[in-house]
Amino acid sequence: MGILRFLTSGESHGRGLITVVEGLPAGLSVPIERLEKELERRRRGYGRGARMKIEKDHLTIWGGIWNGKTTGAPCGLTIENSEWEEWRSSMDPQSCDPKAVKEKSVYCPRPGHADLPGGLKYGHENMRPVLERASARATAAWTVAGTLARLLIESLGIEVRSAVTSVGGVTVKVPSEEEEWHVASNSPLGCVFQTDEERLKERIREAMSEGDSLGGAFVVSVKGLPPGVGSYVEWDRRLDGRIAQAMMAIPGIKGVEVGEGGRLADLPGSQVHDGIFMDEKGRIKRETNRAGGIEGGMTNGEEVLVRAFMKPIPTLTRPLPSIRLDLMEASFAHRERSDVCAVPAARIVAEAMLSWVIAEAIMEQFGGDILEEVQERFSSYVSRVGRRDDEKA
Ligand SMILES: Cc1cc2nc3c(=O)[nH]c(=O)nc-3n(C[C@H](O)[C@H](O)[C@H](O)COP(=O)(O)O)c2cc1C
Ligand SMILES: C=C(O[C@@H]1CC(C(=O)O)=C[C@@H](OP(=O)(O)O)[C@H]1O)C(=O)O
Repeated sequence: MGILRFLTSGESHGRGLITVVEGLPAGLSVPIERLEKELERRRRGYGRGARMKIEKDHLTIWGGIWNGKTTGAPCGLTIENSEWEEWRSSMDPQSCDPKAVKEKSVYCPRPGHADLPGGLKYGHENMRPVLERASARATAAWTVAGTLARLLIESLGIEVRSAVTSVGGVTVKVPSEEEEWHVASNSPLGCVFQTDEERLKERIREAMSEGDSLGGAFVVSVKGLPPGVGSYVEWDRRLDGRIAQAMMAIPGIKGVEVGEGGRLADLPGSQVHDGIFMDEKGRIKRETNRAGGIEGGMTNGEEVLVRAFMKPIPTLTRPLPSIRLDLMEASFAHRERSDVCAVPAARIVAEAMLSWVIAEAIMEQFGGDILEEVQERFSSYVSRVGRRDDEKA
């Protein structure tokens, strides 16, 4: 268990979501507009369903932040679900209307979602309570926690960004220049070029018209980390392992790679490992960054590059075969309002989760109760081991 921790509560169509973050140092500026901006980025993206047009993600801070800064106490925040009044009769925590519960019941599990294993595990023949909590709605609460972590690491000069690399088999160019990353970060689909956006939109429209759904892939980058964040000394302190866990936790993510990842398996070592040399000023440099900024469970000072692969959305408007659990007879999977593709949204959740893991590792290594203490310890470490970005300045 790290020094930083967060828990969330809430259902997709309940009153709302709760996030509690504990372990942030006192004195960190938390502009609520920044949290709202990240929630807005997560809502966007072509292929999202009707819910995201209705949802406002109304955010309230309940504790731990005073006059725009953290106090050291746990930060408690809520996000109201905009449609609560419409769902109240079937989702009230104390007393629901039986007719409304029946109308919203789910008896035919969707292949690919949590419905069937969750229903069997918790004994829900009507799987409504399973999908309410298994829903990626919870990732709005994760985004709040991850954005608080991001504010902390940004105060240390660390930047996180992401870009979509494919949707439904259509691949797009990965940013190489600073300016390209900027464009991708601000684009609703996560692409650098408008033409690529149009190609992705076309692919999503095609899937939509066929009653189908799509997955895809994205890359997340972290810049500004010195070498040696994370550790090789125990299995659970290895940074790549912790990153993979956080990425895989995002609903629908089925694979994670660091750097060139799986492609390295087919090449000889001479074409894989990033040569070490000294520049004219005697500074340690790497020729390439195939390792994606991590060696031996630690950052190596290069840009951290993580790729994640998302399976297609399980709810299809042309549903797959399933069974009716209450009658035990053949049927088709439950259909309800759904996204067709959520890859551009998932990459924003991934930015937040990657920020979380980096902040956790940093707090373990340089932690303190006051932001200035953390900053001092971090910068004294950076002055010992160096940081690529500082060397460039
Ligand atoms: C941002 C986001 C939005 C999603 N929207 C939907 C959706 O509208 N409908 C759906 O069936 N699945 C949606 N999913 C995917 C499911 O939540 C996911 O496939 C399911 O939880 C099972 O995934 P797992 O097997 O990886 O746990 C979404 C995922 C993310 C990250
Ligand atoms: C609510 C969000 O995503 C939801 C994730 C989701 C799922 O099954 O994972 C199903 C859909 O929920 P609904 O049935 O209410 O439209 C998505 O909209 C969100 O991202 O905020």
